[in-house]
Amino acid sequence: MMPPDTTSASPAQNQPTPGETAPKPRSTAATMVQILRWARPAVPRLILGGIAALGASLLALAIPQVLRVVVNGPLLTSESRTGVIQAALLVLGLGCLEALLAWSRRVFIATPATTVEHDMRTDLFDHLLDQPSSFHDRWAGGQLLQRSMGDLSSIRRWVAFGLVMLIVSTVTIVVGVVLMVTTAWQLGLIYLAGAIPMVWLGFTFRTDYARAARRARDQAGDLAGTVEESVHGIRVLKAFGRGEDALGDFARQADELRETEVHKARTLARVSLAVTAIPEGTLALGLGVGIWLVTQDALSVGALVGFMATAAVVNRPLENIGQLLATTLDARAAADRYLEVIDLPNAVADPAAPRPVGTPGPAGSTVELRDVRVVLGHRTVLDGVDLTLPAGRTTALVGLTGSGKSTLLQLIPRLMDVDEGSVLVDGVDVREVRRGDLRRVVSPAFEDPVLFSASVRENVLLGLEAPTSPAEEAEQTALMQRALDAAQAGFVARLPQGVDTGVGEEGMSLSGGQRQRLALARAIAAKPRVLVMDDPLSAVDVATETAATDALKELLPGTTTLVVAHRPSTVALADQVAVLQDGRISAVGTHEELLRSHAHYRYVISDMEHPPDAAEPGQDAPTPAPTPVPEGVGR
Ligand SMILES: Nc1ncnc2c1ncn2[C@@H]1O[C@H](COP(=O)(O)OP(=O)(O)OP(=O)(O)O)[C@@H](O)[C@H]1O
Repeated sequence: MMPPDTTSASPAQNQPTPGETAPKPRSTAATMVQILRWARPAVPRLILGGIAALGASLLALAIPQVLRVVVNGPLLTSESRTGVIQAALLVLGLGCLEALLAWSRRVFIATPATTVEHDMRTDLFDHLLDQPSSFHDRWAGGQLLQRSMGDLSSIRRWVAFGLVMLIVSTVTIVVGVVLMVTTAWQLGLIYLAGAIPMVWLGFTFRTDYARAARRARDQAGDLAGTVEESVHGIRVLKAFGRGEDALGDFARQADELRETEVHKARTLARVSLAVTAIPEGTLALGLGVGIWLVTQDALSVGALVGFMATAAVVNRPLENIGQLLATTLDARAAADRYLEVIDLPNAVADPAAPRPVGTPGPAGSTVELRDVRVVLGHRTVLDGVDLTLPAGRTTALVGLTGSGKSTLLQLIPRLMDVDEGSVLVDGVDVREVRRGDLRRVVSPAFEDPVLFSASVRENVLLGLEAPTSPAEEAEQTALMQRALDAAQAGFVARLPQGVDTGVGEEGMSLSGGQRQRLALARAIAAKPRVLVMDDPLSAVDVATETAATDALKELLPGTTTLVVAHRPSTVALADQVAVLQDGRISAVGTHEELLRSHAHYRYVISDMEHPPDAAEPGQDAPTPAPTPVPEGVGR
């Protein structure tokens, strides 16, 4: 029924990055077979549903045969009234059975279709959670949202209706046409002649509709992205009076989607017109020829009636075939988009044979970055970084904006991987341990704090397993309180329900500084051996930052800390400072040592105190000769 094709348009955005392979174009059948991976548990019910639907269609085809026998027998010969009544009762029985089977089809198929949708959605979400941050940098949120919602609904509709009905319709048409040919071969051939233009139309329809279906889904994803971005940035849009522009952009995108949908509807209308008009036309011709054949005694009246009644049954699935093809092509576009995401291998996966995390020394955990190289896009951001974070000490990382500090920080909890070199925690490469094990050891806190629409308690205790006993719960409550105190989050006590107060979506009911303190408390509550912080207290005053750092040392003695510093006060709190310059660590020492000996460091510090309009690495900054690293630290 479906001509083979290879229409698999790649989305305009979210192209694979270097090192990632582009998805291979697949035929519609091959794509849909991939989807059956999730339908396996549902196969028995799908088969039962298919049998019920097929039974209903074949019963519908049997009724004209009864008519043929009745007309040729009791009706024309007036042999017996009982024969007619029996035939009428048979037709009634067949009709009721057909209705019962149609009902069973829906009952059998409804559950598996929703199960397939549920499993595919859960698997996709799991896959998205598992992906590294580079994946989420690349994929637009709206596209992922659309793939996990609208696209999956389309696949469900296909599994629930399209798949079974396409098979049943095809079988009904084939069986019906065979019956028509055997009932009256001359009329059957006339009917079959109409199939030639229909196959050609089906072919052009498939190509045209498949492209439009893919375009519509991509445009719907872009539209979802625009809504998401605008709602997220609503304050900025309002503050800068850009609401009208945002509306204009949205209306333009919505209009493009509407045009694509109209194009789809017109394409479908054309094919629907053809699949209705051509069989009706051939039937009209067949009726004329049939009556002439009856008058010539070349055909019985019963055969003519049977032929026309069978044709009426066959015409029904034939008229629906356009809609079924459209449902299949819509689902195929949705399935392609789903598979593009779910089949992407995770570049930061767990090793096949994981090692246990390393054993910390008496002073705590040691972290080493050895000859680390990281390429982002086409830029080598880190190029030969060597840095040691001494056990139980705090290292501040400084560098100009865009020098790669956040990138370096993400390597330690393995939110991204090195392209070359290695990162070791207590002598073990982070790529050799399970990510879950590593992240129980390394805890991050970021400048842009991410909170979830849950209570303060749930946000702070996010890194801990749910308590299994009242004693454990009490222990976690005490730990949360200490973490909140250390993060200087005293404001929580003044919230309406204290730690049980909801923080709103993304913590938006709190101020920036309050959100940062909760995010820091969350990192502390995880009691990590290694704490990596990307300027986590940039939104609080210097006194609070000092109090938080002191409390941190007291609460987590022996924790090895790396903190990206954007202001001199943070640097002053560190045991040692590492300078990131031109993709590598150019010096490690104390704040005073570096101030004395390192011109670039002096420049970075003055840049922190008096930020220039724009300072890109290697442009405005002086590039002094590399300063020797004090012995015993770093490198
Ligand atoms: N996903 C990405 N794809 C391509 N380039 C990226 C990506 N993420 C970051 N970069 C680039 O990598 C460089 C380093 O970024 P990074 O965020 O690590 O700098 P940073 O030192 O932390 O900057 P800042 O001090 O402003 O926070 C920047 O030039 C940035 O534009």
